Amino acid sequence: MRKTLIAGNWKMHGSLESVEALVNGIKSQLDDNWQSDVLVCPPYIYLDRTIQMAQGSKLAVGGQNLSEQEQGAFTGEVSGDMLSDLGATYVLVGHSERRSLYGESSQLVADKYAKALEKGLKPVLCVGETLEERENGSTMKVVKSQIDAVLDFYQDKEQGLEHLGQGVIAYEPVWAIGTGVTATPEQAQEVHAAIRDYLAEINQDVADKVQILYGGSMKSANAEQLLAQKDIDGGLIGGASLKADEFIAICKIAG
Ligand SMILES: O=C[C@H](O)COP(=O)(O)O
Repeated sequence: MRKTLIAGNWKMHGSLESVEALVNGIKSQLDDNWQSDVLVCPPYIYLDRTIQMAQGSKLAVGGQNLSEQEQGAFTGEVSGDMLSDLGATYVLVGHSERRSLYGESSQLVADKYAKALEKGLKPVLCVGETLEERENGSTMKVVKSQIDAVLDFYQDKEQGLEHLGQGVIAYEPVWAIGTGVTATPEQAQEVHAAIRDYLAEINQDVADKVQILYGGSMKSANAEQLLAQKDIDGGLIGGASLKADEFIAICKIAG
């Protein structure tokens, strides 16, 4: 039985005041009895404060990105060691905004994925197709190539999958991110199942265990149907994670 994970990606939103209000709002409604894991990924600058505030609660905190480098003269970058040092436990890698706006290749994303694991962080590998790619029928070709980059980083696919199984996959169709257009539960389930089948060709056991989140305009109004799908193990939520009540409503739906 896979555990559900509800993750909020705050992207480049907020101020110290709004972040504190958001964390307090989430914490005050987080019930220790919930079965699902709950994660928030604030901007780097608010990580320390968020982690301090989350201490003693069920709320996990992660980064939105990390450097593939160990340390050194890399202005503006943040290392895996630094995230771990603060107490972050997760990190997003390969979010579509990083891929499309900041030119992160699948190879670079794989380097970041491996660095995150090396530093004891749980990487959330984001994959997904653009509208054009969906319309020309290459959704799975794109998603598989993004996954393959991580698998191929390691010695062989079996070892690659072992490492993929230590992280989380987030399927985020680019056309559904921040657009208000959500993939239908059937569309999302189809890709989630295809990802799991693809991984099962290498190792059924790991494929059965890996958490696959859905991301793209998920909100409390559509979360129930999406989360009811057999291969959808949670959500990576952008806009709807910026309001404590809305985010908590999704967490409650997830259990
Ligand atoms: O990381 C989160 C995703 O990009 C989804 O964002 P969204 O919920 O605002 O569409």
